[in-house]
Amino acid sequence: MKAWLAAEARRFWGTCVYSWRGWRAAWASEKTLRQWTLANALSIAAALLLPLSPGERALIVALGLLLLAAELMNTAIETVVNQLSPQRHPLAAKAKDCGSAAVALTAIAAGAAWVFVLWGLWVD
Ligand SMILES: Nc1ncnc2c1ncn2[C@@H]1O[C@H](COP(=O)(O)OP(=O)(O)OP(=O)(O)O)[C@@H](O)[C@H]1O
Repeated sequence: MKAWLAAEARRFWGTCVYSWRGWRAAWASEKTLRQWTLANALSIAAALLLPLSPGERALIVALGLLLLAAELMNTAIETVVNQLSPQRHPLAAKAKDCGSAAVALTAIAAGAAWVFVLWGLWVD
């Protein structure tokens, strides 16, 4: 049991290290990730300053973090495509375009949440 716990703790630590390494690599190469992170920081600050309910704040924060996760997955897709298909190919275009669409949809979801939350503040 003790050995199993130690192995699980090591595995979890490894996951944390790899994730932090991935974040730093994407941060260094992807301007879009840096821009979304700034937008997210402003969004979270606004959500904390405005008189929102805990549920509304949770929605804004969660969708903002999901947007960063979508951007990281898009970066992962772009990186693999660039490695496997440096020459132009319709399948490479499809993979990259789908990654972009995923980021765009998540951004629309976060924007829509803000519109409804602000609308709720306005009519109150
Ligand atoms: N190898 C390829 N084969 C075919 N089309 C490609 C290829 N690489 C890129 N494209 C097309 O160009 C678009 C932009 O690709 P690119 O790699 O420049 O992404 P990007 O503009 O850097 O994206 P982001 O701003 O999210 O980092 C893709 O969505 C795709 O339509």
